[in-house]
Order: sequence, then C-alpha cells, then structure tokens
Amino acid sequence: MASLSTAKRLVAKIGSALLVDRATGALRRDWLASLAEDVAWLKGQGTEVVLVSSGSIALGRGVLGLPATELALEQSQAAAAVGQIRLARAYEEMLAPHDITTAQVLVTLEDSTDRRRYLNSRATLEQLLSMRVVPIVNENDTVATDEIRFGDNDRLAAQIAVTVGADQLILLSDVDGFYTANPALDRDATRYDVIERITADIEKMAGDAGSGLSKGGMKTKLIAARTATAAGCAMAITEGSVLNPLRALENGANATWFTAQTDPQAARKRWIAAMKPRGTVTLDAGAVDALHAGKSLLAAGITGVAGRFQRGDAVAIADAGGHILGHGLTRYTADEARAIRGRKSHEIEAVLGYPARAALIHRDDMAL
Ligand SMILES: Nc1ncnc2c1ncn2[C@@H]1O[C@H](COP(=O)(O)OP(=O)(O)O)[C@@H](O)[C@H]1O
Ligand SMILES: N[C@@H](CCC(=O)OP(=O)(O)O)C(=O)O
Repeated sequence: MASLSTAKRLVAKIGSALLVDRATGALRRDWLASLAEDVAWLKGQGTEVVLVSSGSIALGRGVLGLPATELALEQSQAAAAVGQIRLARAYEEMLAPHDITTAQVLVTLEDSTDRRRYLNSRATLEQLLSMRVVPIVNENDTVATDEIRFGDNDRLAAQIAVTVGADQLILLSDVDGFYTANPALDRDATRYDVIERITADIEKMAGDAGSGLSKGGMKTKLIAARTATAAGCAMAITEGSVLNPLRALENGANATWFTAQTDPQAARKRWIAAMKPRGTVTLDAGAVDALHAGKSLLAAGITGVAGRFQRGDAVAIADAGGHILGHGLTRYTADEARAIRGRKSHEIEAVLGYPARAALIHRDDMAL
C-alpha cells in the first residue's frame, strides 16, 4: 500500500501495550530503541515525524505500586504525572543517539475545540517541525478531567494529524489491522487490506479493547480514521509489537489502510471557508492580484479594516468595490491590523513596537 517514505509528514501512535511490559510494568527499552531507528530512517528520507505516545499511566502505575485493576480518576492522574516524566525521558534517550531532538507536547481536548488554542498548538508544532524536532505528544492527563478527556490516544493522534496536516497516520497496535470481527473472540474473522469508506457495516465490526492496559479498541480507531481521512490523511492500523514496526510496514507487513477522502490542503480550505468571519479587510487592486497569484496578504495592500477580531479569527477579504473574495485566518487583531494597514513590511515592527510577521493572512490560511 502507501509507502511511508513518500509521506511528507507522518504521525505514529504508540499504544501503552507496546511500550510497557504487562507483567512487570517496565518500559520495553529494546522495542523503543528499534522505533527510534525507524524514526531516524524516516527523517533520513525527508519525512517529518510526530509521535503520539500513550504509556504514562501504565508506567506510573508500576512505579506507584497501583493495582492492575481500574483506577480512580485521581489515581490515574497521579500515575500519569509520575509516568509521563519517565516516558518523555525514555524517548529523549533513545532518539538522542540518532541526533534527533525531542519535544514533549501535552494537549487536552480543549486545545482542538478552542480555535485560538488550536492555532497556537498548531503554530508550536509547526515551529518544532521546521527545526527538525520530533514532538512526542500525549494527553495532559493531570489536568484533563473526565468531560474534557480524549481518554484514548487514537482520537488524539487523529486530531494531531489533522492539526499538522499530516499525510499519513500510523496506529501501532497489538493487532495487525481491522478485522470483520474482533479476532481475539472470533477465529473466523478476516482482515481488510484497504477500507475505502467507513460504512455502517464496517462500524458494526469494531469492538472494544482487548488488553487491560489499552483504552480504545477498534471503535476509537474507526473514529480516528474518519477524522484523519476526511482531512486528507491516510491511516493505517498495523502490528506494533515487532521490532522496527514502521520499517516492517514499509516492507509489506500486514496492515489495514484507510484511504484519504481528499487532500489536506483542500480540507483545510473548506474548514476556513465555513468559519463565521469576525470582520472584513479591504484590499487595493495590487493585493487582489497578488492573492489571485497565490501570494499571502501583506499589510501594505490593505486599505480598510472593519469589525472586532482577535488573532486566529476568520475575516472576510473584500476588494475596493466591497466584493467578497474569500475568507482567511488573521495573524493580527483588528486594532493591530488598523495600525499596520498600508505599511511596508519593514515598517511594521516600528509601528507595533514588537517583532511581527509581514503577512496579515498567510496563503495557507486563506480560502478564496
Ligand atoms: N474488528 C476488529 N478488528 C481487530 N481488532 C479488534 C476488532 N474489534 C475489537 N478489536 C480489539 O481491538 C484491540 C486493539 O485495540 P486496543 O486494545 O485499544 O489497542 P491499542 O493499545 O493499540 O490502542 C485488538 O487487540 C482487538 O482485541
Ligand atoms: N494518556 C494515556 C493514554 C491512554 C491510551 O490511550 O492508551 P492506549 O489505548 O494504549 O493508546 C496514557 O499515556 O496513559
């Protein structure tokens, strides 16, 4: 199926059961070292990599001597706090010999539902990737309460894949794909190589998690597949417990691939076009031409600013005659936009009193 080394951006999700030995509660260091080799290989091919890793609760549980049974919310949060620091350190240790810098990124559901927080986390991830860093993402279990938890990292991984505009999302699991029924319970179940569309029949085949350490099962993996593929990201479920699991997938290991339903850029444009604009910016004729030529909107080409908006809000883009050309996400507040309109890029810092970006709306943040 799809080749991993052709991906521009790849998100891999690592389940707790892969990282943590169920019997001893210890980290599977050899396995993690082999995953680090895979990440180094992908980066060597020019693929940017984000890892979404579970395992904080499973690791912390062992350290704190908590039982293997269901934990109270406070207990899992304490276990996550103890386990997360070890988890992050383990990734750092394993990737450093490959000259790869890691970053710990802890997010909550609100970071994807609140637009400003979403845009901020996107900007941070973008910055890290541009600096060749591998972000290691997990849910911030210590602050996430029941209502705001993703609770399983399948959906979190899909959300991160959408946030960074990844073209592939790989769920490393304890099963080598999506079956017609839970293969742990049904010996006649057969695996799909490819699922082009997630139908109601497919949904009926998805069961819950099999192991005590895991949370999601196939139900959350299907939700993840819906989110990812709708945003133009192909998704695979494959067996992760083997050494070098990403390399194995590249070399033809069993997997189920969910086909991307669009391309990431088109999905993003639709998302922006559907947002309610909080204001309007009016352009001179030169700026209109620049936008139609695929350029970003610079302050120099803005003649008017109407409405009240914050950074990250959607604004309408109008020509001198008031005709709406499209929508975009602004990088400045309405007050800042008024202050810098008509200004050349090199004047902006002096007007605002702090370093700033010249483009009011970046071309990737625009739907015309
Ligand atoms: N239709 C299905 N196909 C494959 N596995 C299924 C299916 N329905 C339920 N499962 C269960 O989902 C498990 C994988 O999910 P999960 O235990 O959450 O692992 P992970 O740690 O990878 O998130 C499988 O081991 C299997 O027991
Ligand atoms: N944030 C939790 C993730 C729990 C979770 O999703 O587990 P899994 O089903 O193994 O991916 C942790 O790190 O323990």
